[in-house]
Amino acid sequence: MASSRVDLDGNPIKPITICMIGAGGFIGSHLCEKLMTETPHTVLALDVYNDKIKHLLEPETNPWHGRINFHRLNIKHDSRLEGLIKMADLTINLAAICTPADYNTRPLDTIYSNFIDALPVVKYCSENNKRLIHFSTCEVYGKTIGSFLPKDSPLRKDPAYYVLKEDESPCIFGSIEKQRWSYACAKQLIERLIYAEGAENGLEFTIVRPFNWIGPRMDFIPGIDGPSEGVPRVLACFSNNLLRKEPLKLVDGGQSQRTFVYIKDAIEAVLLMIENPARANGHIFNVGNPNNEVTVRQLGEMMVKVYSKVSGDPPLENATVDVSSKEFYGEGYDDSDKRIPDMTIINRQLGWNPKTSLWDLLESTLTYQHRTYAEAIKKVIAKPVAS
Ligand SMILES: NC(=O)c1ccc[n+]([C@@H]2O[C@H](COP(=O)([O-])OP(=O)(O)OC[C@H]3O[C@@H](n4cnc5c(N)ncnc54)[C@H](O)[C@@H]3O)[C@@H](O)[C@H]2O)c1
Ligand SMILES: O=C(O)[C@H]1O[C@H](OP(=O)(O)OP(=O)(O)OC[C@H]2O[C@@H](n3ccc(=O)[nH]c3=O)[C@H](O)[C@@H]2O)[C@H](O)[C@@H](O)[C@@H]1O
Repeated sequence: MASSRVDLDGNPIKPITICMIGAGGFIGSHLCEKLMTETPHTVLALDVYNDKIKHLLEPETNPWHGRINFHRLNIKHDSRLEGLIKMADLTINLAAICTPADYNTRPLDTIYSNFIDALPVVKYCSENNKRLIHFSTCEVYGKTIGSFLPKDSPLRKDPAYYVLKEDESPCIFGSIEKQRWSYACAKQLIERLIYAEGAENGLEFTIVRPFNWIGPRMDFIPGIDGPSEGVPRVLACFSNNLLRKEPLKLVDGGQSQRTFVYIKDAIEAVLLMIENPARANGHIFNVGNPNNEVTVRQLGEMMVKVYSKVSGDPPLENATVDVSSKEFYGEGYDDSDKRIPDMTIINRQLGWNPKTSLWDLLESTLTYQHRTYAEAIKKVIAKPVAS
């Protein structure tokens, strides 16, 4: 890789070693791809699974062979973790249970995964003076202030009541029995612990708050490369419905709003954080695309149109159906009403802006889904149900 690459201040970029925890996941797999194909850096890829990065680990003829080493380990209880963090210049922690269907049904696992299990990672980085980039979530903002105003209040249109800003916005969650918020609250507390390690012990940290990053290899298709009864995040849920020619299920009518950013745009932001430590250390960054806001219903309707174009199949007559959150997720579900990221800090520090429109990112993602799963789904549907 050309060693003439320079950072945002014109300084040459030196090759580093990165300990990436959760490297086998959706974001991790795209980040490993970027690091292998466009940079000279070395990755120690830690995860329980490696299906999504197998193409990077084999064959040995890969030009980057030797720069990525997979270590199969569960950070909950593995004595190798500290040694791997000490071997690296930078640790990136992506490990988490991060599918909402788990938050209210597996709250203990969710809290342990997003807070308790991250504690040794922060401790080892701080004690060994290693830089940490930790993945939190936009969900730490919870609900907008505007969502508590009367439905017809004009203030709901005032950005001060809904734009989410890292250094100003509060974290607003539902009540304790709304166990959906176990995840966001665990993420909030690990953010506060990291921030305190920075303030008290000088830990060099960057916290990332992704706003619905989507793209190929996100989660799984139930009954194909994940459990049949599994409930992944919305992109995979809707993809599964489209692949199976079923109506898309709109939870509580799909009125919640989201902004979606293409994984490839988001990975550019992460690479800027990795290679510009002076501009990234000590900061919390929103990474999202405020121009891509839709309700979940609008997302579904757009995905139906895009998939029809990609697959050549006409859309269903009744392409969507409303379901209650109780029926879909069970007791204790609650939701974020709206997620618009303020982009001031990431613009100022890293000069990053997302590029890809929602239609375009859905076109490339659903092309991947159709190419990857359509045949397998046909076989499953054709197979007579076991009597
Ligand atoms: N994808 C998004 O849009 C999004 C949005 C907000 C926050 N995040 C955060 O980004 C991070 C990565 O998300 P993702 O979408 O890639 O999720 P993912 O589930 O695809 O990846 C997480 C990976 O971590 C691994 N992991 C979990 N627990 C582990 C453990 N104890 N030991 C070793 N490995 C473990 C899993 O095997 C998985 O490969 C998570 O912390 C998530 O909370 C993601
Ligand atoms: O991706 C993110 O930025 C963060 O938000 C996600 O939370 P959420 O956006 O609620 O996750 P989804 O499961 O993708 O649900 C999005 C919306 O679609 C709705 N939905 C989901 C699935 C479905 O089949 N139908 C449906 O209407 C959900 O109720 C929710 O309103 C997850 O918590 C994490 O990935 C991450 O922290």
